[in-house]
Amino acid sequence: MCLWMLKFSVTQNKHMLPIKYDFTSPILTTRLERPLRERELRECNGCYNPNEDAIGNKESDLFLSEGDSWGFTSDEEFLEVIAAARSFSQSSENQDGIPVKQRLLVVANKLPVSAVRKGADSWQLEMSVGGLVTAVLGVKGFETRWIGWPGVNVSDEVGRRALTKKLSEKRCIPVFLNEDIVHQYYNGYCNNILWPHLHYLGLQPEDRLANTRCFESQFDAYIKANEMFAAVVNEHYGEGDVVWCHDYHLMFLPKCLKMYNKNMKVGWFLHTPFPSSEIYRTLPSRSELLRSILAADLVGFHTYDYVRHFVSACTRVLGLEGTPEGVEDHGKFTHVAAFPIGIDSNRFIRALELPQVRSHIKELQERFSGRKVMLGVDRLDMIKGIPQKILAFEKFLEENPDWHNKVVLLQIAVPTRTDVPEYQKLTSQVHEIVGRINGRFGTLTAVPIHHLDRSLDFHALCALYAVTDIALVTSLRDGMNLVSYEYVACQSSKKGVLILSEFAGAAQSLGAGAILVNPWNITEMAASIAYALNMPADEREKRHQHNFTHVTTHTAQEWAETFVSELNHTIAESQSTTKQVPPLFPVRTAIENYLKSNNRLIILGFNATLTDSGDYLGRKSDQIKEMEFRLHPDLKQPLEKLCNDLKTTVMVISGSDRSILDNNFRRYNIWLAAENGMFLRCTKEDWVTTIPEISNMEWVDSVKHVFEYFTERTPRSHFEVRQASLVWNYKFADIEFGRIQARDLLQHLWTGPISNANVDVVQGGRSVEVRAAGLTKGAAIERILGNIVHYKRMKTPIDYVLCIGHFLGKDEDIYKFFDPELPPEPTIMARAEVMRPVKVAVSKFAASKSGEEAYFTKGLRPSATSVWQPTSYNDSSPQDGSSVLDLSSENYFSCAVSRTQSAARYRLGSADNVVSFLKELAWCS
Ligand SMILES: O=P(O)(O)OC[C@H]1O[C@H](O[C@H]2O[C@H](CO)[C@@H](O)[C@H](O)[C@H]2O)[C@H](O)[C@@H](O)[C@@H]1O
Ligand SMILES: O=c1ccn([C@@H]2O[C@H](COP(=O)(O)OP(=O)(O)O)[C@@H](O)[C@H]2O)c(=O)[nH]1
Repeated sequence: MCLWMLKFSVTQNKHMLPIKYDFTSPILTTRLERPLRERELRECNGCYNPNEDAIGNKESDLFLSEGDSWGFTSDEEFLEVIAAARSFSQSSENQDGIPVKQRLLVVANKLPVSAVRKGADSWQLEMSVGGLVTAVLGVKGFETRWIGWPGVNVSDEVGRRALTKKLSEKRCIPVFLNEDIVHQYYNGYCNNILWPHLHYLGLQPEDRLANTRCFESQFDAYIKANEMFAAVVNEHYGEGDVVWCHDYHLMFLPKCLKMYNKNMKVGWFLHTPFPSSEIYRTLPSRSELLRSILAADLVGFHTYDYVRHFVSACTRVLGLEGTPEGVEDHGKFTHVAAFPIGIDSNRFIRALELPQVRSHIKELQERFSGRKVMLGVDRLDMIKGIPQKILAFEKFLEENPDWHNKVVLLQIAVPTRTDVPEYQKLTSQVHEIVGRINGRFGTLTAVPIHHLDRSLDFHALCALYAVTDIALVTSLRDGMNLVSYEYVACQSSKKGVLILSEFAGAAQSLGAGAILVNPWNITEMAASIAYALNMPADEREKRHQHNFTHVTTHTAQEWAETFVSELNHTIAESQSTTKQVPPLFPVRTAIENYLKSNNRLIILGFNATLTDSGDYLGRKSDQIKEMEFRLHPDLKQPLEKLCNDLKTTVMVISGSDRSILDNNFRRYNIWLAAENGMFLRCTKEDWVTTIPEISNMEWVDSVKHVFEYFTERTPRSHFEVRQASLVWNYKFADIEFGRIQARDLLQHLWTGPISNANVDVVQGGRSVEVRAAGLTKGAAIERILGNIVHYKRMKTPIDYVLCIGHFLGKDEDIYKFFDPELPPEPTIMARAEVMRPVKVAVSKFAASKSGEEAYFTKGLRPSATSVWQPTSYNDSSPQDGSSVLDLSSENYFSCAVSRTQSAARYRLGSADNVVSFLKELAWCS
């Protein structure tokens, strides 16, 4: 079962089971239980009731300050908005016991106002139109500030100061962008590249001479603008605040914010669709943007499809591990989930009772009496499918002459992004089609299409929603589409029909009550219009009721509440899990203690520890992958220095075979342990076997057959046959297909060739390895150590051990082997009983601090068996009676690279960090 299916079935089961809540438990066990509990609590407290009438808490109303009616034309409407919003307060108390609300910094490209300059230091503010604005108007229960671009270029200081002051009255904080940035960032990268791309309209070829299509300079402006937003957020951020970034304009913001303060609580929500990874991956800046979004703590989308696409893009483009809950990137987990937006439904329902709306309704009823009215309300944007809608209406008229003069289409087309040439072209195209159809089907007294290139005020819009018989939403792609929700909210008496594009996010929630259409299929849309016009009243009633229930119970307030509460919870959760994550490697202490010690052992992994990340082209390419790992070029000198230090023994232990280690390390005076320690050499000597007793390798051929079978069927996969192991590797294959194949391969192995064989199967990030049983780095290390001590004729005990690697879980027993604070490791002892005295000695020794006595009486002692016998070094001086480890806890440094779940004491983020550390260590010594 794939992960997605798993999530789905779990969720379904949860729904089916009666859930009992423990109201005293601070963190509930599942992501489903918590929101349910919160909803239940709200209902218990009487503060969650979509139809409630009471007046809300004025303080909680975003952007409403004293005596301000916010562009609402009456006091009633002003009160409407206040009343509509109920606060689910997240308040805590200050020292005086006065409740303090959590501050919410909403960051969006545009402030919810447009500023009009009235004089050198005087400004007038007007409400903006748009889905995001409408929804965030519903955010209550927080001390909210909105940070964004005021929509005008203000180049003088006087003007900026005056506008900042004016905006502060509305709890808005401006980000001033200059004209050139706005052109390149907003018109260019946001609206000419990202917007069409996210809506599946594809990328136009780059034209470096036309500045509307020059990806690189526009992307630079995009980054610059995001950095400017980040600077303003940072300036206003206070500890405990929640920062909620919105939309495709600010994809780079989470990363910038975390660079200011890694503890900032950052959520990012996308209002548009997130396209399939096959589309997304054509975007030139695909990786940078994904990585930046992943810097957020919580990432939200309108629908589960968009979540799936995003996680899949992270997997396919960045090669990261995706789960149903989110994405892991180098140990950092980002939660990803669907949060479908809603509307403030009460605001619309109540508006219908207002006198001015009633008068609009009356006027419209008289104007269109005797005719059915269909309504379209869209920004004049190519994603809204306005030409398709009009052409479908034309086809309907063509096919249904009986309806001529009996039906009219009112299309409100709100001008938007008028500086972008594509939008200008669309306006002319729509006018041309409307003109043609009206010419074709109109009469001297009536036309079938009323097309308005303008926006309407709230009252006029509500009236239109209420009187029309059908709403036509034909978006080619649309994040959600709030117009469809608003229409449903206003249709209580008329029970009009909603024709809704299956490509709008709203189709996921209103799909059952609406008539879903494919806007590219004009014939189907024309038939749907006919069906809707002729729909019997009982069917209309049922469909409407279905949608009305959804719209009134999934409100904007609840959307915002859920997102912010999930963000708070995600952070609390990650704080509780970070405790289990090893702390960062203490570079300073490791170096200081190294310098103070007399006989040091440095054990290093190879792959993903000392290797080059292969980032040759930097931002210019995320494609070039190493065919074979190679030592990071920056390590050459430091490694040489460390290896030549008489007080230091350096060893590289790896799963790789001997030739790879030889190729990379033959020039150093170093110890190499290939195939997880099965083979050992000092570069001055030959390879020797440390575990000669592995003899039964009968399983190899059958495992090889399985690997061959899967290699043939998994393009770009390969396998390696080593002395005591076989590894099937799919790091170059399609990541998702590779994972599916790996699961299948494992099943084949378990049920077939290795079911009775004495082997271990080890699953790597992009590999499956079958090894002779018990062959781990931890199991090999004691013999290796014996060989080294013997060969070097060590007289001074090892008093410092540094063990750094990106090891598989099974191989992490090597960290435990040395750890003076850990009890004996049963698996290691089980592997080779001869090691028992060693482990006991080491762990006993841990109880004491270093010292001569401890060294001779409690240290590591050679046992009487083969472990201690050098396998090839012809040296007869035994170490009997002497110990080789004098390791105090503070001189032991085990460190996992790019892993957060590890048995190591510490962690480092990447091979690059290891390289920097080793450079510094070599330099200091
Ligand atoms: O301000 P504009 O550039 O004219 O654009 C207005 C908004 O359009 C987009 O809205 C999206 O958000 C809606 C609410 O979530 C959703 O229903 C709709 O499907 C989306 O298209 C845009 O994402 C916003 O940033 C703009 O402000
Ligand atoms: O003349 C108009 C037309 C539309 N709207 C509002 O614009 C928003 C459009 O949101 P939607 O999600 O449908 O699409 P978007 O424009 O955000 O892509 C809705 O809240 C409408 O009420 C408006 O206030 N006046």
